[in-house]
Amino acid sequence: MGSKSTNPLELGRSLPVPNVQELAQSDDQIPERYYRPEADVDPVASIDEDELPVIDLMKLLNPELIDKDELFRLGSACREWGFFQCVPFHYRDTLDTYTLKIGKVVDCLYGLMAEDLGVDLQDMLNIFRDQIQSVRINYYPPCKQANKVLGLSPHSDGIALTVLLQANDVHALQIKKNDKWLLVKPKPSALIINIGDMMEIMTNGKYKSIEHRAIINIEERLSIATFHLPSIDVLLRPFPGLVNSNGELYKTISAKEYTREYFAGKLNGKNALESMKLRK
Ligand SMILES: O=C(O)CCC(=O)C(=O)O
Ligand SMILES: [Fe+2]
Repeated sequence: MGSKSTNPLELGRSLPVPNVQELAQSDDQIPERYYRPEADVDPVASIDEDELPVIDLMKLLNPELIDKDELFRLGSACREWGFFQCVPFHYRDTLDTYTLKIGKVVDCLYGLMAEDLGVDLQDMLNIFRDQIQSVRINYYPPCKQANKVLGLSPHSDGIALTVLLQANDVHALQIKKNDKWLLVKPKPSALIINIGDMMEIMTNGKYKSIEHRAIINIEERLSIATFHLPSIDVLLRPFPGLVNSNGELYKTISAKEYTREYFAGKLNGKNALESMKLRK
């Protein structure tokens, strides 16, 4: 199972915006679109380095020696948090080598998830055989009025699995858990992995695609998000065995159509995924 670096850009992409480095340097008014009046109202709790589940990949890489406790922790992280940290990881590569390695980590995670879910490994591998990988480098400029502006609007990721690397030590990622915003402070050597909408659909809601956002700081911040999704013609529907008496929870839709729908709307919470729900 390999990762293709085809970017399905023809289906949609993030909004182009004016150069934020220039904006941050000028003393001009902050443009309207970046204001986030809710910022001062939303309470945000800060969680410790270890509170966001930490998964030790070393304990899971050898298929013959999988640590069952660690696999269980991975499964509960996907069900209860939709976000977790993977250690150890050391970032010293070029972008090409990095994305190649990340593709391998992700392939390995699919296998582990199949085991956790009780899904046939071959079914999982077939879905991701020609998977697409795309990369977004997020630059958040330093801002003197950091608490008044928006970094990245609340959203869930419209793909299957995201791997996020914080390239510097500024904390700004917030995730929504039980209706509360939590500020994530990853371990220095960790990758952050999160479940995306497509995985939520394919697991019939067992794994959760969690709403998250990024705030702005007085210091600049850089993050690298690597997104993974099945090839665009794959139909997104629950794996056999994951549909219980409640039936299928989401419409069946191709990865292509879902990507189109996702980018057609404004980045707004879990809107795109909500519109796929068969019962509201
Ligand atoms: O910069 C971050 O921490 C979040 C990035 C993100 O959520 C995304 O690129 O989808
Ligand atoms: Fe995201």
